[in-house]
Amino acid sequence: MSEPTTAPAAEKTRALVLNSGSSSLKYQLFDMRTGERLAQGLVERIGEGPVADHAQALEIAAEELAAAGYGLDDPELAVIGHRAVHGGTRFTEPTLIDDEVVAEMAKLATLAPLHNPANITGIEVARALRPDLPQVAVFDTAFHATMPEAAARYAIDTATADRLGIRRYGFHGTSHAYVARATAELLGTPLAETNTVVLHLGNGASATAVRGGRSVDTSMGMTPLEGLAMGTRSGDVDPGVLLHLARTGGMSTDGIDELLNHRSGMLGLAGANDMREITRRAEAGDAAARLALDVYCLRVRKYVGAYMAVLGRVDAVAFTAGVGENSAAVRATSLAELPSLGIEVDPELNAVRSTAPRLISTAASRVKVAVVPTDEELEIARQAYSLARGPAPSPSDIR
Ligand SMILES: Nc1ncnc2c1ncn2[C@@H]1O[C@H](COP(=O)(O)OP(=O)(O)O)[C@@H](O)[C@H]1O
Ligand SMILES: CC(=O)OP(=O)(O)O
Ligand SMILES: [Mg+2]
Repeated sequence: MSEPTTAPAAEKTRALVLNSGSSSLKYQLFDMRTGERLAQGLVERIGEGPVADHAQALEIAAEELAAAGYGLDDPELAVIGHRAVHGGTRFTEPTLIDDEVVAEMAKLATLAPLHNPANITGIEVARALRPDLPQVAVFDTAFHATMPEAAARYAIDTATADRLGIRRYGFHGTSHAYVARATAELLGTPLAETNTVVLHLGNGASATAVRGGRSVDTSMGMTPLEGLAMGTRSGDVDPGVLLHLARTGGMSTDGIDELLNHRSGMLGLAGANDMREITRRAEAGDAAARLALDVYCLRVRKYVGAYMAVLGRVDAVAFTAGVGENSAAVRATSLAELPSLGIEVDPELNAVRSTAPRLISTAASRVKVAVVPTDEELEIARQAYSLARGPAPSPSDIR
């Protein structure tokens, strides 16, 4: 890697975002001044074949960026932003990364073993390649730091909980924050006066009650396992089930972890974790797929009802992420026949395929129902850039 040529700091306007998942690396490069998305890509199946680890994945990403005309040695690069999943109680704001921050994130890996180690590898490789650049971690948990203590506490012995860091942290916060703001823009109401139930339905899935732009409750807890039923994760189960699996099922701690995180959810119920396949099979009459879809949608519906009660007044329910943005069937089933709650989905609007934020409720629906594509990378770029370089353009300026 050649030495970056020196440009005056004030003129550097590019932000690179790295989202290192457990088995993938997503990257996007933005020009924060013009709002242009300059390059993006995805390196998948890390650890399974030709891509041995995250270090190699980042090399591939760097080659792809260079081929697109933007090397990692790009002198216009102002900042690298990293998605970081678990920030514990320590990291509640975008954070400039140094050795001490990385060490603290490594300690938090016990709370997010699927996610934090991958984040850290991405960070270390990027720091080795560009030690001259500010690098910023943007935490999934940060947005939920405003949750009232009653929402963050489990009703277990306080001393035990405090000793082991057992509390509800919540995840997907970058997405929930972005979508809550974009929903207020769509409604044309000030964020501070808008109450929204955000449903982030992707591989992982979570619901958040957002009051005036602040998270007041969320469905994921100490780890990204609580709450909604997901592709391979169970979401809520009676904790007694875990005891039964150990005592009567003879399962080890790792075995239970593997069952609940990797062999449950849609995969456990119907043998597939992709909602496209589940929906197709359910429509073709497959009973297991139908049941899986019903479990998924009933759980979403229960959280919507719960968060309407938490918020008192709700202006909008917003669907986002892979399933939420694309599955009309999940949206329709989850919110079917709720006129008593003031929710009425318009079947024709719901069927429209689009990548734009849009309303899918009837004109009479008291609570608006919206589909709002999320953009975690853009939100990370904005937060990283404003921490490193000052105010970034607003998201609606960036395409
Ligand atoms: N047209 C579609 N209909 C239903 N589900 C879809 C569709 N397109 C994508 N999905 C679902 O979206 C999921 C991925 O969501 P995404 O938000 O990209 O996840 P992540 O960012 O967590 O990897 C896939 O598992 C797939 O089930
Ligand atoms: C926190 C979490 O569940 O993230 P993902 O949906 O990317 O797995
Ligand atoms: Mg995601």
